[in-house]
Amino acid sequence: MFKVLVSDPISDLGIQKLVDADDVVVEKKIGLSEEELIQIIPEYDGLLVRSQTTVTDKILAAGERLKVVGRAGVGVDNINLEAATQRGIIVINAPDGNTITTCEHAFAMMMALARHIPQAYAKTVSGVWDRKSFLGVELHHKTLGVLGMGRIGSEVAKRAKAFGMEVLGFDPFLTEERAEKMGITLASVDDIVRNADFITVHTPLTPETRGIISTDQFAVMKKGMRIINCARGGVIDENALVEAVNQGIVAGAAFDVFEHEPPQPDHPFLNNPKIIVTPHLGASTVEAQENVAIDVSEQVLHILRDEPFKNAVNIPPVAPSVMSKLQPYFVLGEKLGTVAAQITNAAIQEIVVNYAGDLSEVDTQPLTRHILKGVLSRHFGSDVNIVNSMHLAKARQVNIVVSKSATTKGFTNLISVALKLENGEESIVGGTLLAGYGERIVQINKFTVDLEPTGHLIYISHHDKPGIIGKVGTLLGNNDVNIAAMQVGRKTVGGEAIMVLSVDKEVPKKVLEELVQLPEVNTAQEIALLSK
Ligand SMILES: NC(=O)c1ccc[n+]([C@@H]2O[C@H](COP(=O)([O-])OP(=O)(O)OC[C@H]3O[C@@H](n4cnc5c(N)ncnc54)[C@H](O)[C@@H]3O)[C@@H](O)[C@H]2O)c1
Ligand SMILES: O=C(O)CC[C@@H](O)C(=O)O
Repeated sequence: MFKVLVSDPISDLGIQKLVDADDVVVEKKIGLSEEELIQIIPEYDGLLVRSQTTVTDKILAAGERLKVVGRAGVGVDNINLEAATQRGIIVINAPDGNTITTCEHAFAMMMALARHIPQAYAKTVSGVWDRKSFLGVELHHKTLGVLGMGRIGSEVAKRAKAFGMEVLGFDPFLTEERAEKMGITLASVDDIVRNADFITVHTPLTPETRGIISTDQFAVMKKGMRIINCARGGVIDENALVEAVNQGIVAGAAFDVFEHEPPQPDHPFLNNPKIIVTPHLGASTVEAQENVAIDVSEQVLHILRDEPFKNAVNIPPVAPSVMSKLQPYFVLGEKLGTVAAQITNAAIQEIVVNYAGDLSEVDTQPLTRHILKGVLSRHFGSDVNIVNSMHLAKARQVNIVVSKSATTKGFTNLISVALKLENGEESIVGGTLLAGYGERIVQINKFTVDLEPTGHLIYISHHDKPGIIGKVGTLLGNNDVNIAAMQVGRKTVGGEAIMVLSVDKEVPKKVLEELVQLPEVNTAQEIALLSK
């Protein structure tokens, strides 16, 4: 049974699927401190948050069973992603569910600014009928600058067009062609700050976007412009904004987000009549909260059940068409990695993966993560997974080289995993998926084999001498170990050789020790394959 903790207010309707699942227990505990979370997190396999819970390294470290942190929303800046990745915890978000809602909030803020709605409301309900102080401006024929033309920015631009605004857009990924299709003008940040009557920002907060609008930008803006931030506090520098408002450059500003949330009571935005604020309400509609909770719950369920999932933010995304091509190779890839790691005891300096045939044409990164997981599982056990396998390898200065080639030695697909070892040797395992027959290991070091990687394997390196196969068989038989299949590989008659035996049960250590006592045998070891 999996246990999932919901630590922020998340739509009940949205998490219904998780609640209804027979194999999941969902517990809601809202408003816990970091200390309280650290105390209880060891019981849980999944954690669901919005933006209130700060998921720190300490919380993640205490989450011994934690497989996934789900963020019901877009921004994951409240989750220590680096720490989650190191610990092999998948972080997912719900990137699409609150796009329209947040766009509508930004638009509502722009209209409220243009017509002084919050200020006029406050005065009217205080009993003052003041029709002179609130002369507004139309949006029609005004220029709107949109910084960040992703999901939300693009929706804002669409609505602005419908209001008869001219839209200037900037985004590192916005092309001339896409801008033209949307009926907007591709502009630089400088064009936008110099020419816009309204500016709205829709970027994440990154080192590059922090303060993208600051003193220098306000200095060249049109006098009387208006500005909106419904993205992240810090994208527009707060102090520079207050200064620009006081200088009369900015006629009005609307902020849904703050550098520190909630802001202190003496925050300069809170007593400035030209700055209107909301308490991070961008995504707060019934629809958006349901959407994001549904999305994130579905993915959490997939992750807990070891099923394919999407929207992971600490694993690169893969197109479904690519994923369906790679999926059948995941288990084989892990097995090749684990076998390669177990047939040597020397330290690994480099992992070289070669994909040939069908696999040379696709983005094989997800498969490489599985192979690395297999290699590292010998030493990291269940602490390694596909989220952290690459990170763990790199953190240990293990170089990873991936190559692709057309030569397949007659197979339609071929994966070769070569571990370059500290002692100058290599440990190489090659495998393929045979249509209709399944997984096969076809190469171990310099030997060609044909081995189905299932059950328990014994790997023996020995000298090719008459009678050795019989001796090994007898020794195993005497110890009640039944041989299901056997493969022998040698390069020259009487030279170095290997024997790989598939046996029906785990081999006691003492039997392996007895095998090494045979004069022809150099090494004998059991190879643990994956349970799947
Ligand atoms: N106020 C809220 O409640 C609320 C709700 C949802 C999203 N958000 C925030 O809104 C922001 C946008 O969300 P989204 O769903 O549109 O994300 P998105 O990823 O679809 O779009 C963000 C865009 O910003 C662009 N960008 C990155 N660096 C840039 C730069 N230096 N200059 C210009 N553009 C740059 C990216 O290329 C991307 O296209 C995020 O920060 C998100 O956290 C806030
Ligand atoms: O959970 C919220 O309400 C905030 C959501 C928003 O900031 C986001 O990034 O999705």
